[in-house]
Amino acid sequence: GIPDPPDALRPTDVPGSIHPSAPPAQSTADVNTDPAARDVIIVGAGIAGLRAAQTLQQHGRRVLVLEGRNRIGGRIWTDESTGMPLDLGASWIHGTQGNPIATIADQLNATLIATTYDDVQRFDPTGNPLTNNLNDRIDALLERSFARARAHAEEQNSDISLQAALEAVLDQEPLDAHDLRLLNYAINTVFEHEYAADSSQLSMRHFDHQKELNGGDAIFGRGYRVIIDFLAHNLDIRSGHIVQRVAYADDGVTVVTAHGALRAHAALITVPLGVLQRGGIVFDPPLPSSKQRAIERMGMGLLNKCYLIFPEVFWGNTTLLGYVGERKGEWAEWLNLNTLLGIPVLLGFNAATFARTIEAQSDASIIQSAMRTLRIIYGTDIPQPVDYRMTRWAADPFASGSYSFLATGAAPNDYDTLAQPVGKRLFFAGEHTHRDYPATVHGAYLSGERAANEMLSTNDA
Ligand SMILES: Cc1cc2nc3c(=O)[nH]c(=O)nc-3n(C[C@H](O)[C@H](O)[C@H](O)COP(=O)(O)OP(=O)(O)OC[C@H]3O[C@@H](n4cnc5c(N)ncnc54)[C@H](O)[C@@H]3O)c2cc1C
Repeated sequence: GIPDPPDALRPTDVPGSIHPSAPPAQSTADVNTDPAARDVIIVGAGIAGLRAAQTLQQHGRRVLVLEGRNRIGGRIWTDESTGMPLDLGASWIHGTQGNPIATIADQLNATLIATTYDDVQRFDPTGNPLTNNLNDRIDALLERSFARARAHAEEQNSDISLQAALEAVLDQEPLDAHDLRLLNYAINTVFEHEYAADSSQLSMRHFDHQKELNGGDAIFGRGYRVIIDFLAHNLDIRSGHIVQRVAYADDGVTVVTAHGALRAHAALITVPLGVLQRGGIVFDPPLPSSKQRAIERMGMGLLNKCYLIFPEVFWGNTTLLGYVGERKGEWAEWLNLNTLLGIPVLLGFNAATFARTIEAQSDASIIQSAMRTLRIIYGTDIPQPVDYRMTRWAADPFASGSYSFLATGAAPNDYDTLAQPVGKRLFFAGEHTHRDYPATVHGAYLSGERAANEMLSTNDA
């Protein structure tokens, strides 16, 4: 028999089950004669899985999507329980030009709000706004140190981390404590937040290899979930179905959940890299060692969000607030949702090690820590938040992190290895399988489309 999943693997985040679980499916019959058998079982109802399912269904394939959580969307998750659409996963369309997500948003008449990262006000450790000179100095320090670090890394025989390269450069040309703090702030907000990893983890050779779309970035006025709802329309999705095991052979696949085993011609695995890394699904036979090694080499980063909802707005109008504090990465970046959405909400971001440390604490102490920073900037008489929403993406067993990055020693080729089908029946998609646009919604979406086309071009699936 199949043992019950441990408690940690039970679905936890439950803002309403969108697609209630169907009755247990028992079929283990032959895939060719069993009328209940599907052409394709897709594991994961994130954007990659949903786009693949939609594409396959449009081509007449019988598709079943199995989702472990009691909600769909994966790392796209709009929480509306406060009455405001708060995106706990992805917020931005990164580059609206030629972006399939922007195309769907346009079709749906969804409100998009353009954002710019230049509109930022920064504060020093005592809460004073930085002068223009100091703001310029941050940019200059970053530009110079980064260019020299890159040059240094290129002279090495093997890959080193961004931090190791920076330290080598700073050894030759030391900065005083003040400049070092400015540089650390820039490294944190420019690189560590974007790649969700410490500079000591990022591959200096490759970490920023990905391509970027033009057209500027935008967020959704009513939340990212419009995209998910559109893609999920008319699909057969079973939520609360945690896939434990996938057996594959030349004649089909068997996908096992606590509800039973299901047969299909082929399976598409879209679970996050973090889930693959911790062996969240057992593959039978085990995945080829080339794929296993790529899974291990690649990094799974962490970016957490903390929404603080206030009774009134006590901050200014700039889109972003920066805190250039003494401790690198500590509540260094805030998004002003009053300016963007007209709601009295500040969104704090934390990445990598600081995010991991914070994640382990109670909600109350996380809020206390955030408020300490805001009080330094805005004074001790600012109001307490009336409500909040915060994420713990590392502890979430259906994500085990936020998104993939190229760790020291990994290379862009690893994305291709993760994308490769295994045999004729087992396929892979997800943000971590898109070489050009990893760690994004559009990359995940395009990876689902690619996997669906791979399946359609083999006669069996
Ligand atoms: C905090 C945060 C901020 C982000 N910001 C942005 C942004 O602004 N712009 C942007 O473009 N991207 C952003 N991203 C990245 C983007 O959200 C992801 O790249 C994208 O949503 C990934 O989609 P996916 O389908 O590959 O994976 P997922 O959405 O994670 O889908 C995988 C699905 O598999 C399910 N699953 C896992 N294990 C099992 C199992 N054993 N059985 C069954 N189902 C299982 C999961 O529950 C999930 O629904 C952000 C991500 C995070 C976490």
